[in-house]
Amino acid sequence: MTFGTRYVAALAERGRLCVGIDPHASLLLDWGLDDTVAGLERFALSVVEAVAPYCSLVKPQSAFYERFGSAGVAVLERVIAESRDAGALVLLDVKRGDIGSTSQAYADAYLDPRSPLAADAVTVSPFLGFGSLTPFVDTARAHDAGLFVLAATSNKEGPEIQQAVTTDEFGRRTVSNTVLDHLRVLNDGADPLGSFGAVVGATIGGDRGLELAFNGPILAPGYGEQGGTAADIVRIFGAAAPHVAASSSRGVLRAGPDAERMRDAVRRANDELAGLTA
Ligand SMILES: O=c1ccn([C@@H]2O[C@H](COP(=O)(O)O)[C@@H](O)[C@H]2O)c(=O)[nH]1
Repeated sequence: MTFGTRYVAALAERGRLCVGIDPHASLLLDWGLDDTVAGLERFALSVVEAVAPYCSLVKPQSAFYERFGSAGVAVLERVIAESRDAGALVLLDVKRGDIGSTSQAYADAYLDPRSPLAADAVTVSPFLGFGSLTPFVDTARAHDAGLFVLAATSNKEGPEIQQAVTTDEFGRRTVSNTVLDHLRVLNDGADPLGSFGAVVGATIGGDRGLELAFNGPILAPGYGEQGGTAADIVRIFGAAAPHVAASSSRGVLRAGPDAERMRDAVRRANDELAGLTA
């Protein structure tokens, strides 16, 4: 079954919140844990046990595991495997992108089921040119996996690059809309939804003129801690709102280490996000 089909089913069954599993050093300390591999493991696997059976997607942020070297990456492998066993889709947030031949190695690492780091989907950066992502696209297709391509990120620095105007095969477009155009082509004809998604922050302001009818999933990070709200999701995404998974990491993790409090945070967010339309 394609990633797009699994995504639609997961959101319908378990709600529209994607829980970020980001073991910040400050959160480990707040939870009474040491900033060590043992603390990382306890934190991350407690989050998986508390929320992965109840939410549609989890999004571990690779950086927080990589900072502990190979032992941290081993914890990330367990987070991926145990979250999938609990029925959540795993979106690995690594924001990779390089020349094509190196992109192939990244794609094999994160999307080929023979890899211990294989996830359902991965975040990628198109800023070496969308064509440099072709190995990710082909590998995702081969393994029914998905991609989320950075289009309009949640941070305030994004517009200087993403709102730049470029002339390409689609005409005169912002960089964000060039990315969305490529996604529309990749997702053409897919039903109920294609597997090639976009990252569009739940915090972006103003009218960016984003063309969001690209028939793919949308990840909206910035919901919660960064200030994005359900009203922002309606404002930013309009008719595309039903395809949005809003992502929150610290907003859920601060409710820990109590498992029931974390699950409550997930329930409340899912209730708030249910049925959002323009
Ligand atoms: O545009 C983007 C893309 C990715 N992120 C990532 O999402 C989480 C946000 O964490 P919060 O604690 O909910 O703020 C983090 O892993 C970022 O790297 C993003 O924020 N914006």
